[in-house]
Amino acid sequence: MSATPAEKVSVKNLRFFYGQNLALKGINLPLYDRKVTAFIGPSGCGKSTLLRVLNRMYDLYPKQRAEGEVLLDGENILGPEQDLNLLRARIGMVFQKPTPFPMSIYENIAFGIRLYENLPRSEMDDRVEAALRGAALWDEVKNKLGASGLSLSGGQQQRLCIARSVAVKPDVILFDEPCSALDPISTAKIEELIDELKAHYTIAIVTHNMQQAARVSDYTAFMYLGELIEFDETDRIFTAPKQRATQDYITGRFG
Ligand SMILES: Nc1ncnc2c1ncn2[C@@H]1O[C@H](COP(=O)(O)OP(=O)(O)OP(=O)(O)O)[C@@H](O)[C@H]1O
Repeated sequence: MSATPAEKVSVKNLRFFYGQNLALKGINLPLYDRKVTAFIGPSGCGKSTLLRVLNRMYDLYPKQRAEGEVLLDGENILGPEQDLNLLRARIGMVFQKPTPFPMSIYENIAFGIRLYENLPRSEMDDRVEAALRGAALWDEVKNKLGASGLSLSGGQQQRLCIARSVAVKPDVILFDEPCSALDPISTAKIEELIDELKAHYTIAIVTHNMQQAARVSDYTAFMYLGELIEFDETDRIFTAPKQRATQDYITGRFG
């Protein structure tokens, strides 16, 4: 077995509340640097909640709160002094349904960059191209950058959203069931892309699809009823899980 990589993100004793409802019951978990970690588990186990804590999406909702720590390069991002705009540039999120802005393909990318940087046009052009190349979309859109992002196919729209994340040079990209609205060919493209992206970024992906978790991830976290039941290298989770519940879930006996 190779040496354990560095921890880019460390989740420590994380508890999460929706009002009185405790949805995460003390989670401890690493996201290893430039590796893909899959979160799996039956509906309602807390996968999406955990992902949403990692870039503080819950801050939009007054009754939701987190306790514990999420360290990004050793610094707790749950602290009140954390700048949320900066955090969301460092930890990007790609949602289940592609969510391009109702503007041109070019502007979809440039818009996010302008929030953080003031670039001359030629540099902006380069950044937009690099982001689209990084999301394996450049060749399909290079001759229609002025067309609406909404005119693309679902799979292309999802890659546009990935390009939008990549454009602001994040450290971590979170994927919340990124392929569930896509056909098999688009799904294969996104999976391939995730494999390429991990050369540069630390990645977490929530998926209901066991084959997808097995294909794309290096590590897998199995969650159940708000608890982390098992975390290990993906190969081990799928061939020799330590917990009975993990075994039952991956073999389709529940969930
Ligand atoms: N906005 C909310 N208000 C109150 N409770 C919520 C809210 N969102 C989620 N929960 C509860 O938190 C728990 C975890 O939900 P979460 O959506 O994180 O699960 P999940 O594993 O992502 O499920 P799924 O696979 O169905 O998306 C569930 O018990 C759910 O009912």
